[in-house]
Amino acid sequence: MTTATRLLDELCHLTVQSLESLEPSDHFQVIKLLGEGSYGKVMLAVHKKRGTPMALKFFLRESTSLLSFLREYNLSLAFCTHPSLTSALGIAFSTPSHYVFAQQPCLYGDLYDVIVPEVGLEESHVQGVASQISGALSHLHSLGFVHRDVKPENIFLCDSDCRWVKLGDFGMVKAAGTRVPCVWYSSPYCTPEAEIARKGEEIDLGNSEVDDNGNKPKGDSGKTQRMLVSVDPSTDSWALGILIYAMLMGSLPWSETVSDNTAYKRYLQWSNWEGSALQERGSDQTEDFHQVATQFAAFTPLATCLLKSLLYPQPRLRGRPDEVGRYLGGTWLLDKDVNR
Ligand SMILES: Nc1ncnc2c1ncn2[C@@H]1O[C@H](COP(=O)(O)OP(=O)(O)OP(=O)(O)O)[C@@H](O)[C@H]1O
Repeated sequence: MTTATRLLDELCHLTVQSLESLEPSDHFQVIKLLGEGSYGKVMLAVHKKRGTPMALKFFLRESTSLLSFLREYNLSLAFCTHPSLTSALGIAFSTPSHYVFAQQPCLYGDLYDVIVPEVGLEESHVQGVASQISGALSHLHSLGFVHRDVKPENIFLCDSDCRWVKLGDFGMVKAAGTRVPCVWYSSPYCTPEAEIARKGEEIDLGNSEVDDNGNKPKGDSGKTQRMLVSVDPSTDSWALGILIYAMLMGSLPWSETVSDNTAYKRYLQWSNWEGSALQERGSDQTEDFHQVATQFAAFTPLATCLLKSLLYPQPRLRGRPDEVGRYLGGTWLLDKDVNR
């Protein structure tokens, strides 16, 4: 346990003593809905006395444990001091139906909405976002935390031109080394090691009603007890690599990070990791190892090197977010039209 994770626990114990019950309309004027998540909704509001704009995050009490609410609030308040992390504003309270805390508002939506399908974002914006999000992740990692949910939907825009972004949604954040149930869904943002753990765990073993935070599991029936895996910062490196790919191309390099996915297999073969990586996955495919992975053909050697580092199949050899800085400034995309 790092000093930061011990402090986070202590802050949760302290906050629980002072969490007031409030009627939001007595103190805040709600302006509009900013977004909805699986645990509740986020409203743009103004503090009635001070006029301060804020994002009020409402967590449904019936599906959110007090502990997971307090962790997300205190993490955002005390540790998200990097300019590209959404900070809390020191206001937390409960209502009969919700736990609520206030965050700095980001008023221009999220990155998912501005990545044009099959086109992506302008390269200078991609490098700007990559730089900011790698800084935000390095900050969290230096404190011993792992975000575990880096994706365009969780990157909020602070201007209309995508020049200043903030990583948000700290509901999945955990201390490095914590044992947590493996993911229950498949996505390119999931690491190969997470997919292996998930696939190995498709047998119904019993009945788990809550996850390690005390929340009801999102997106599954709650009937499957999932394999425990150790939280590692390399998870965020992988997701950052997929994010950079998505911003450059407006698409994803593969649909699932599993060796029976043709696009992912082609990537493994091209990258010369086929021996160890395919062996790890129990594949006996050996043909055509060195054919260039077509989904990477649009990148310069600089971008290819960055993506191969962040998307290294073995977690212990994967690049770190703070290495992204070395790749900034040079060109990342060859002429798109020539390469598609
Ligand atoms: N600080 C903020 N400023 C502006 N909008 C925000 C802010 N925080 C969240 N939102 C909006 O609310 C939506 C839901 O928020 P968030 O992702 O934190 O909720 P969640 O329940 O954790 O979501 P998920 O379903 O990913 O678990 C976001 O997609 C975003 O549109």
